[in-house]
Amino acid sequence: MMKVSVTTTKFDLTDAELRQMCQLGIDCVDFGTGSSFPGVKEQGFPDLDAVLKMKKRVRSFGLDVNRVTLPDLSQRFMNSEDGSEKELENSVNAVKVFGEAGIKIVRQRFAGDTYNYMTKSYQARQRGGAIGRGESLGFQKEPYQTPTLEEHEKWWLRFLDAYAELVPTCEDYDVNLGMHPSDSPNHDTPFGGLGYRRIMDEFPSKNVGYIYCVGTRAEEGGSPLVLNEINHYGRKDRIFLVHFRNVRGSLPTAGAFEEALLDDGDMNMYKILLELRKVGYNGCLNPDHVPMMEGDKPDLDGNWAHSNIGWSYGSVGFAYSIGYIKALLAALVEFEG
Ligand SMILES: O=C(O)C(=O)C[C@H](O)[C@H](O)CO
Repeated sequence: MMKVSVTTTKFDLTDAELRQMCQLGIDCVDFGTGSSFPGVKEQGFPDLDAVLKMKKRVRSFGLDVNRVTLPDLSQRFMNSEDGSEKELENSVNAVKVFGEAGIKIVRQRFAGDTYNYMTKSYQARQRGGAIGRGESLGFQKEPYQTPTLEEHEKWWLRFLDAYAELVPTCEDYDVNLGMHPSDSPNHDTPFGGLGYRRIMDEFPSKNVGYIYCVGTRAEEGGSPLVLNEINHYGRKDRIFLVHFRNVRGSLPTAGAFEEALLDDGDMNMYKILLELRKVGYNGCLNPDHVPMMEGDKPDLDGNWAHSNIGWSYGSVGFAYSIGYIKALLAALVEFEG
């Protein structure tokens, strides 16, 4: 059975926050920020005792820990600068810690996997004045340069170096390594349509797969692409987590996209759910990047301007999305009979 998770960008969740998650019917928590774990700043990787304590606490509220994030691999690492191998060592140690804590999904971030300068960010005003993140190719007038093929290949080799260490450790510790697509999926981004699929070619391990973000992939190709990719990755059992969100437009069709509420974008989210069911997906559905509604105190991040990224206490938009997904899941059970 599919479940509902939400992303938090911080480690220390208050009792009130965990209670509200439980009240909303959330099943699991996804920890989206690698540097938020105790131990990362001090020793470079998370402290096992702190992770175990946190997991116990989360479980005491009827929730579970679904996905966590490894310490970031910085531009220094991608440039192979002196001393930067330590960063990869820290990530490998982090996999071991999370594996020992019984956490099953980890995600490694790589500096330079998005080219956010290619689009102009704007506040998309939607129904009743709700605000979604908008990104436009046409309104971006600032000159920029994207990497050359040679630079891209150098970057990719560094990604391979990192995965070559991380994958066997994940296999040993029975942990799945999920990649999120480049958001936005601009041309030539490492984890746009082509690079995203290439990960599986390079690392055929069953422990290597995807944090499949329906919204990000729709930004590249709308419903048809999303349905095809879910079918492809899902049949191969490589979807570990789904970011379940809607968008309007796409970069190739409209030259722009806007994040939207689940019932208010181009995709019929029930069709997406049916495709996930068809391929036997039984992980979490996580509604991140929910448009900002009246009264919301959004969780903002400069890399994705105007996007309400993670769950926050009292967020109307998130409560709406969670209820919407739970209703879709109830309808799915009826549909199955
Ligand atoms: O959840 C992840 O791993 C992401 O990379 C998501 C990003 O933080 C961000 O929300 C972009 O979609």
